[in-house]
Amino acid sequence: MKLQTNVHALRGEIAVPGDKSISHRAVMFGALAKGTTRVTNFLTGEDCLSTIDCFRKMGVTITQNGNEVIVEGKGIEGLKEPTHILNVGNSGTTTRLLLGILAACPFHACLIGDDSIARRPMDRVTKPLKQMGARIDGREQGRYTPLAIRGGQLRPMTYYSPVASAQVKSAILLAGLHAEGKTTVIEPHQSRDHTERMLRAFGADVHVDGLSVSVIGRQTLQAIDVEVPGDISSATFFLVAGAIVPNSEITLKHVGINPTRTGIIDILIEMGADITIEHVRNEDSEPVADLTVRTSTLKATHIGGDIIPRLIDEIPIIALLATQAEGTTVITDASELRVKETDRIATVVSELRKLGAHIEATEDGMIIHGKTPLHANDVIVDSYGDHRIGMMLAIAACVAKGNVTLQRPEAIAVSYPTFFDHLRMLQS
Ligand SMILES: O=C(O)C1=C[C@@H](OP(=O)(O)O)[C@@H](O)[C@H](O)C1
Ligand SMILES: C=C(OP(=O)(O)O)C(=O)O
Repeated sequence: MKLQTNVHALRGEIAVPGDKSISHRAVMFGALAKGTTRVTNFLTGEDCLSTIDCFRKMGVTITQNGNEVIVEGKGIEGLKEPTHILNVGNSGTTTRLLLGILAACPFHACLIGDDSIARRPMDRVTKPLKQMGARIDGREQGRYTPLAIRGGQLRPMTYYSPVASAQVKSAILLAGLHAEGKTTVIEPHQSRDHTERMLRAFGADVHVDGLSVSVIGRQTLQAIDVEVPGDISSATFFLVAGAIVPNSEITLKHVGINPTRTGIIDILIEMGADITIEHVRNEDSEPVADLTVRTSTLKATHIGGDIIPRLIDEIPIIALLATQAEGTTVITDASELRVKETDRIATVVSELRKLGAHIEATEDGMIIHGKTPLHANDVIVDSYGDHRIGMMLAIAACVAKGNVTLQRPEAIAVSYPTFFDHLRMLQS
């Protein structure tokens, strides 16, 4: 696909699609709850459609009409042994949270995903779930898909997670919700807390004490209506575009600003971006706001430590932002990037270098020297099948001169199917 280069301005107002993390959870918790859950502004990205497909294969009636999804929950005991393999597609969240649920189900299920999923470590959840009593096998002792699981009676556990991962935390809490007694997860740093917030909204008792989260088992969830806020991770592509493309002013309506996700806003402000946050309001259990960004003069910064889980999915596009900032930006403590849809340290560095960026990979991050004009003399860049790399490259092209072709642009539909429509709208 030929990308638009040398864009003169991006102006206007858009509503980015619903949050991916919250959309997955709304379907999963709706399936576990008693009663009918109605989800609005659901993200119809491929990852969330994989979640719907897996629960349908376990006998849950789910009706999808555009961005509205109705889930007929019958409780965990209402899930049926799937006749077919559950295909998680490209989605790490589906795989890991689903394993937490299946750990408590007294039946057999097989999980498979795409080539990217087959490379991502699943033992971070299969090991603790096996300790709780689930029987799981898979490639390399259950480290990789394909995975086979037979769940059942679970023991509660206290788990000190070696990684700050909401997927690990959520998988264990979901298993713990169906174990006899109290299950606690303690994280090294705070990861996104959508599971804790939404479980409470579904009527569960969840106890949070600093970095420790506990649930008592055998609780029943009650169906609710969920209005999904706009995804701040999707919004970030346009926050960065607005800051680096000349003559720009972009307003993003109804974006989720849960504090466990807003590391990107802190970094944009620290780097000097002209950003305003308006109409802050609480909807259901998640805060939302309208965000406006204008073309900005940017300076470098250091990004590491506690902030990393608060912006983990935004680092590819932050790397692009740093190429347009004065000075050297250093990103550390981000080795988790190596086990995402691609090794995002390697793919960001190789593709941005093709456009003339001065960027180096380190073991756990990147070093970016700015400010560098990007050029694109018949350059071919590749998403490597990673949606966030594809979108980052499309925004990079906006500030590059010349011709850029993006290979595998279809990956973008995983989290933002209307991305190119929105980019076009802002140019007209
Ligand atoms: O729980 C979630 O919805 C997610 C958690 C994060 O992954 P980790 O839990 O692996 O950090 C994030 O990168 C992913 O996009 C979505
Ligand atoms: C890492 C991501 O998602 P997942 O882990 O669900 O595949 C992402 O969306 O950037």
